[in-house]
Amino acid sequence: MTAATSESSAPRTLVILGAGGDLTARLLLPGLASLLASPRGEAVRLIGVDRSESSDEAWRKRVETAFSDAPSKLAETIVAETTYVQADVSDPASLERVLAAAGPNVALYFALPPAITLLACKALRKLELPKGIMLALEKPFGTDYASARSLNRLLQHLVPEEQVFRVDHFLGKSTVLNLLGLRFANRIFEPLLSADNVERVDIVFDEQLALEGRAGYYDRAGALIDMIQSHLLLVLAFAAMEPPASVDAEDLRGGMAQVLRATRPWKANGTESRRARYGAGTIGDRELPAYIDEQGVDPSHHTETLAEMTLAIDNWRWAGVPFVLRSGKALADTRQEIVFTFKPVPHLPSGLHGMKTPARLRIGLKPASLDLDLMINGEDDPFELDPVALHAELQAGQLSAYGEVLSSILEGDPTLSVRGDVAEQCWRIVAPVLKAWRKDEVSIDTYPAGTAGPRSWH
Ligand SMILES: O=P(O)(O)OC[C@H]1O[C@@H](O)[C@H](O)[C@@H](O)[C@@H]1O
Repeated sequence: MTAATSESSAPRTLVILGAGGDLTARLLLPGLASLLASPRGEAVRLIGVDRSESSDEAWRKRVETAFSDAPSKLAETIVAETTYVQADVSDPASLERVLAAAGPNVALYFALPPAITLLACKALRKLELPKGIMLALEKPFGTDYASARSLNRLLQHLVPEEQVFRVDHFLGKSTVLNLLGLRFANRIFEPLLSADNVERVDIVFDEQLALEGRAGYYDRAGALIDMIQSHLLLVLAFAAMEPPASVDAEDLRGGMAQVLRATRPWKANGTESRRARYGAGTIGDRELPAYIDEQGVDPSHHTETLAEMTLAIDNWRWAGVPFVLRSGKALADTRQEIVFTFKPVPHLPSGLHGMKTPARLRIGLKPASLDLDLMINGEDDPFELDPVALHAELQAGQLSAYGEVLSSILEGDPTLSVRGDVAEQCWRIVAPVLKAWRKDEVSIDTYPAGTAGPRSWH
């Protein structure tokens, strides 16, 4: 990847707005620690910003704790030097103080709820921003197509597109990035991945995790927005895009945008979709209450915890092939994979019998794995077919997904950032489904936590 030239050779200053929040402690700081401890780690300055009163000392302690799993010399330096600024990020004067403390070559990371991020961006419009400043925004990027568009317009007034980093940590997952190497560096798969040979594609992200105290956010988002609108559509883009000329920011993101522009719900009215919500149940030794009884949940929101939608891609390569995207919480198993299911052979020689399962290429997102499910001649009766799986366990990337994302932000390289038009396309694609669900045109099923989903779905 090519790094955009930074405006100064001084180390980048990473300013985390929302330093006291959960995201900072759980994902950003550990991600930064994993980057610093890796051979790709470079000196960086860190400033924590939040509205509550605190001290450099208390902030350093937080950073030190979050860094403890991946110690390094660089991490030690950051802990010793990092500072805390108390500021209301919706106030231009406060943000001006923050920028003055940061100096040149700064990346502002908005680890904030979307409404506050919007206020902070509006406040930034009133200021002269340092040249080359990177703005990193967490998902959800807007709340629908229209709000994503207006947020994009606001950002255009602040900095050029290549300095906006719309974070989707799935683009930092080594297993998602593996799709590029697998598809475009091996002649044996790519010619097969098209409507001529593929019957359907499934992108599944089932979790055992439940609400985990995130009602404030999740109860308004639900599984469709939380996972499909953001993460899984980007995975679809990598799985279905045309081979790009290069994997630089322009070509890769252009390829993603092109395939997403051709993507739509299988039925225009969004009813080729399913939704469900977990009831009380048990996962391992955890007893879970029904979703609607979880703390902070408002049953009148009708939030789904399991969502599935079928998509069509209107282009030469994929016309007529259903892409089924599904994600859910509190399920029996963690199943996270992309599955290409191949069509039957045009003619099975008579005398060969026992064809049970179609050929499948399965790419595991977690754990990282690769499987090719095939039928071959059996051991006992050589004319009786038996299923066989070629299985490879892959090395997970050295960096966590957040480490990868932070590395790109600090290098000023937007390749792994969701481009503005791509974020808008993702909202456009799910809009008919959201509308159908709001109008109750698709009923909401239930499943006991710890099961494989509603019985009627199997
Ligand atoms: O498995 P990972 O990398 O934590 O990603 C899944 C998570 O991604 C987050 O973006 C979602 O908000 C969570 O609900 C989900 O659990």
